[in-house]
Amino acid sequence: QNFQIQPTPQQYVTLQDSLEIPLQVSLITDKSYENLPAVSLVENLWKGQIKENGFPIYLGIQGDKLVKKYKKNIPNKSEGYYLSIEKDKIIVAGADEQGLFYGIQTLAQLLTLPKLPLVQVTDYPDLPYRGVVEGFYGTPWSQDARLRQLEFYGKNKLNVYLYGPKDDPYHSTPNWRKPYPPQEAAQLKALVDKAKENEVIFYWAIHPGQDIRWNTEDRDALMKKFESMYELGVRAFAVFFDDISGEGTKAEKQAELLNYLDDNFVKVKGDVAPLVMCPTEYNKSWSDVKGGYLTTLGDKLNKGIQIMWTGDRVIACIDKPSMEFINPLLKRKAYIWWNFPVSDYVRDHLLMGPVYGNGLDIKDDMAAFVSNPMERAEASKIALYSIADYAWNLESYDSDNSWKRAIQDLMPQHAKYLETFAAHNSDLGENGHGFRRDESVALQPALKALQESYTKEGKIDEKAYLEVSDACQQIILSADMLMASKTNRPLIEEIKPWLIQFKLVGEYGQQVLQMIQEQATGKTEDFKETYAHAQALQVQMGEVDATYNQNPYQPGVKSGSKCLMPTFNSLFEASTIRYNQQQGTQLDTRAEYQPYTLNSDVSQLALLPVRRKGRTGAVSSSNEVILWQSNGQLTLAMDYPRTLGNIVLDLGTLDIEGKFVLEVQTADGNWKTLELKPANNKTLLVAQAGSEQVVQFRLKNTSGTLQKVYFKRCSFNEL
Ligand SMILES: CCCC(=O)N[C@H]1/C(=N/OC(=O)Nc2ccccc2)O[C@H](CO)[C@@H](O)[C@@H]1O
Repeated sequence: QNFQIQPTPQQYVTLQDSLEIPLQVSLITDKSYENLPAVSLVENLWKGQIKENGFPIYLGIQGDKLVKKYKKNIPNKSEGYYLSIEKDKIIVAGADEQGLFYGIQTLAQLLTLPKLPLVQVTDYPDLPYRGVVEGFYGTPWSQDARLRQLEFYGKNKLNVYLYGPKDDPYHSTPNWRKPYPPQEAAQLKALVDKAKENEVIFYWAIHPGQDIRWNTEDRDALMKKFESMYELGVRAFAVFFDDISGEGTKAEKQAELLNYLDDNFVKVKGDVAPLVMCPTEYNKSWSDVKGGYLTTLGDKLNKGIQIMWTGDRVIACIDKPSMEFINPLLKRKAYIWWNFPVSDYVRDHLLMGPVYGNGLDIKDDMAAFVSNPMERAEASKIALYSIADYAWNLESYDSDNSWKRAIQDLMPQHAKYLETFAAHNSDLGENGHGFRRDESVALQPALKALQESYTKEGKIDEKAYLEVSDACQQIILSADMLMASKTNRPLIEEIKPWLIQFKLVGEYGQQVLQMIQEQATGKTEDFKETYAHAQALQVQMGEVDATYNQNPYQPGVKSGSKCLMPTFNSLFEASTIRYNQQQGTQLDTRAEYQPYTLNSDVSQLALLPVRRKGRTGAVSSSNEVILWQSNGQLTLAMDYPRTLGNIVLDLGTLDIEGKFVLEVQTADGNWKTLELKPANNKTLLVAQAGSEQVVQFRLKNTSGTLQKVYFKRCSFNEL
């Protein structure tokens, strides 16, 4: 793996020579810099070996006498630096203090080599703000995870961390008006300090929109909360108005409030970063340009205030057309909030694959590029590493090369095993946003060849067979080695359920390969046992899926779900069908069992996956407000008539009467209406499906008008 500086520098010249790493160095720098993060970083690199007559390292910032000689070499760009490693000295000259810090981060990377190469690095970031917004639904990151993240951002030249976890009660409703209790306050202070050490701007975000009132009382409450955060050391603030309804969504009011904060807090303090706001219309598919929300913000918001944007959809890659749409409306460059690798809408999947799909030609169109990650902090680092690489130097970004380096960086000792795992755990599966990723890319041709040759002609493509067989070995080996890894335990603890599942996928693949081999060569006795072994592994995979990571949204553990499992299941079914034909047996041919099928003409529901857990079926819930057109319907069809117990619905409202009708079609073809009764003090409704077997049931908007409802729950159980 040839060495590369991360992120890829703008300019890197090597003078085909190197020098022994100096054991003792002397720092020649301006006295006033002694408390800079840059200087502490150098001191950490040469712990205790900083002596008067050591190898000289010059540290300076543009304008210092010390680096006057290098004035022309230092890029005139914020956070830029010039690093020169020479036979008799090292120079690190920053355009500013951040640049100086980054020059030393680059030096730190070069120090991991056996010898120091003589280089001249002239470097700076394409984008002024690059980083992470902790803005997902689900368990907020732990204090330790956040401290590790901030260190990681320093190393990878990410300079922004926006604190905005949806489930922190002091960030959002109901307690956004209250100051943090002492314990939480102390933890936030520790994060602010750690961020400073790593030249990361710590943005504290508030999410008041759900219950904010447009009056001086709430405005002052916001000012007061900002003041209390300022006392904790916070010097950057954001206001999120996403995912709300009602009064809080008015653009004029939002603009008025933010301008007030800008004029009376940010400008008054003088040492606070530009305000960032997250609009209610934050993606194109939801925006109503004629409605004027975006243009009102664009016209009315003070120019210095940044406005976030997720692109053409909530989950979307960012390209030139996306930016050409939004920037004119906002009258400024949009501040990109990229919803990847966030997985709070596909919680049973890990997104460990390469970062790809964003334009390489838009460095001048974005004010920022920040990533909304997974609630699994360590696992998110594969994507975050590449996002750092992309945002620093767009034109040179190479997604596959970056992905391999990210894995090498995360687990140097087990990079090969982690790469195997990550390659097969990258797609999201079906989801309401329709956002998908590649998976098992290198193995796809062999999987396809094996499946086609066998399912169509019952023949085995030997070359493909061997390749898939080797891959299964690698999968089992990788899962075992990673589970037993002594390094990066926080990562292993996060992904352990998926490692357990991944091993089973490899073992299942081995048995299925044996099944097609035995069927094709007529080894009937062996087939029966191999078939039973494959089924035993299916049961174990089902157990893992029903045991770990249980949550009310997408419970369970999916691994290899895009290519490996569909191929193995299809080969399981095909070989069992062929075996039954050959032997006149009736072995059950069903592999991954999916007895329920959803159909809907309501576009926001049409793509929602249906899950089966034990004897309960459920449609994946959605965070969105559903625009359910008149006569729109949602249908759940059974693969064969089944006796259902309760059908449970939650549309976020109780007054369904005269608006929606729930009907079941019984085996004789007749439809009958079921009565929906409130089940608790919330908005849950229950209907008894009755004793007759049901072929399908449907929920229809019979109100004659469009209904705006939530789609919190649609589940049913079999008796
Ligand atoms: C500027 C981006 C704001 C954003 O993406 N908000 C949430 C977000 N919002 O997406 C929605 O579809 N939100 C929503 C829309 C209508 C009603 C309720 C929720 O999606 C992400 C992925 O699920 C979440 O992690 C985010 O917290």
